[in-house]
Amino acid sequence: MSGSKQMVDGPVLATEELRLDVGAGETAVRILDGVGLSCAAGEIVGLVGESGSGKSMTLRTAVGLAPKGARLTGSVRVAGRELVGAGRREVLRVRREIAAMIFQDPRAHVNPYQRIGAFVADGLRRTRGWSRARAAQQVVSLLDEVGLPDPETLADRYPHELSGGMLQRVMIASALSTEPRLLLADEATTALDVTTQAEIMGLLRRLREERGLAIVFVTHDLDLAAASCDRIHVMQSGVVVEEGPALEVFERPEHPYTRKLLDAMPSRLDAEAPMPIGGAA
Ligand SMILES: Nc1ncnc2c1ncn2[C@@H]1O[C@H](COP(=O)(O)OP(=O)(O)OP(=O)(O)O)[C@@H](O)[C@H]1O
Repeated sequence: MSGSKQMVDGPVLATEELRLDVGAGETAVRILDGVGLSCAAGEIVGLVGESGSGKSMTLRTAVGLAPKGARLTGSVRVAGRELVGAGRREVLRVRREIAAMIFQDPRAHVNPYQRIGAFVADGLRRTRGWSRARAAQQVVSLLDEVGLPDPETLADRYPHELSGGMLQRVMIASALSTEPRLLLADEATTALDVTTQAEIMGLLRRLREERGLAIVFVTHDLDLAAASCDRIHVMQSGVVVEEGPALEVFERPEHPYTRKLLDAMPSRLDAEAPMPIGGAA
């Protein structure tokens, strides 16, 4: 990790009383209604809640990607820098130096005609002004770091030649190219099969360990969040209604909404189903 970045005490991401409104007059809608969330270096924080509860919008707001014309109040601090009310230059600096984001569908974020190596090199060339040759070397090291086999050959391939899991690793390599301290993962494993999902989670856990990354992980999958996250924030209608260590929240949920979400988990429903005759002991 680069030693040149100013380290700050406290969480890498902290939002307080974050409110976000879109539209005007009678069509005005409050999307975030006082979100309080934090994520420290070396921590994986899960953000769970039903569809439309504001999980993605919270992440997007943390990198200055709120919808155009949206009104934002409260506080979003990334590595100590306040983004609410910040100018474009400050927001771009945060995106270039501190925070990176990965998404559910990597194919929607690559150029199908650009080789993998050139795609990952883009960040390095743009943010550091590195030469093509120097960036290419670093790309191989990044592809290797995210567990892709034969990175030199892989750098010459096109996106359609890679599986979804491999492409998500490429996206992570690209996100790491600017040496971020905060990684925002929006449903980054949702489109993958269970085995690949577990492998990507294993990679994220290793990266938070080795790089001290702060990771906020948005997911619908409560089992995955319980197994992989240190802390959980539960969102409902633009508000974080419950927050705590993952196992505690899952074993002793306090908020009725969390209990409702947990009761609807397929794994819990299965647990209550009668055991078939001759089933596992
Ligand atoms: N660009 C936008 N302009 C206006 N409203 C938006 C915009 N994007 C999202 N919304 C609304 O904001 C609310 C929160 O959306 P958000 O995508 O953050 O939810 P989510 O919890 O991530 O849901 P999902 O799990 O389905 O992605 C939703 O009601 C959505 O319709």
